[in-house]
Amino acid sequence: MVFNEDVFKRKSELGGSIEVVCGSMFSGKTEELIRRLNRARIARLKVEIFSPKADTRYLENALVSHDANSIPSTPVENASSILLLASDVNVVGIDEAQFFDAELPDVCNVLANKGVRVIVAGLDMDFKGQPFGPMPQIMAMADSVSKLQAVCVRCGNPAMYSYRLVPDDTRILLGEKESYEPRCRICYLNSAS
Ligand SMILES: Nc1ncnc2c1ncn2[C@@H]1O[C@H](COP(=O)(O)OP(=O)(O)O)[C@@H](O)[C@H]1O
Ligand SMILES: Cc1cn([C@H]2C[C@H](O)[C@@H](COP(=O)(O)O)O2)c(=O)[nH]c1=O
Ligand SMILES: [Zn+2]
Repeated sequence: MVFNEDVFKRKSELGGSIEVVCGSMFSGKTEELIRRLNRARIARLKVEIFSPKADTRYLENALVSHDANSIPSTPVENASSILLLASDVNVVGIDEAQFFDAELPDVCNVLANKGVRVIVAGLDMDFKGQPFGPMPQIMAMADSVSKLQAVCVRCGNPAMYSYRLVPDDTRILLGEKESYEPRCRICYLNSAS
């Protein structure tokens, strides 16, 4: 049985971990990711930030929140590129993780096992309310999961769904307020209104 205090001591000395920040659109995932990464920079840690090349809504070389907060980032084609580009860093940030391929959970685990603090932000559910891309696996393997909520635009209650306003059934459809609104469970289910 290796479940003893020594295991925790060794873990904290190594420092590696996976943190997930998930939730609906507009729930503050990118802001929270930027906040954590800025604090790591203030602590003089070496930080690298990645986003999927597929997400072309804003600047190519920056994460930008809906409130226009931003931080420089590197767009990558696939999850394995992160391993190549994140050598010799203390902290890795990954935004829009739902768009990455199925390698991302392993990539996060390899980095965390090497002592890297990995902070992953992404949509936990798509517009149909189904688990999105590699997010469920990463959440299962994470040390911590923060599920954020937006404000339901219909009733003001906490919102965990991203309701799609446009008649398009494809899973990946980039967009913002013209295409999506955050809704609570009741308003999401009453989607005919
Ligand atoms: N309905 C809403 N609920 C909460 N925040 C909203 C809403 N509409 C706009 N916002 C703005 O969006 C910001 C969060 O943006 P962002 O961090 O980019 O979210 P996410 O990455 O989760 O989509 C909030 O601080 C707020 O100013
Ligand atoms: C629900 C849902 C969203 N998307 C897209 C829409 C946006 O471009 C991003 C989410 O960005 P945010 O930082 O979380 O606001 O994902 C999608 O392609 N499919 C969906 O089902
Ligand atoms: Zn509501």
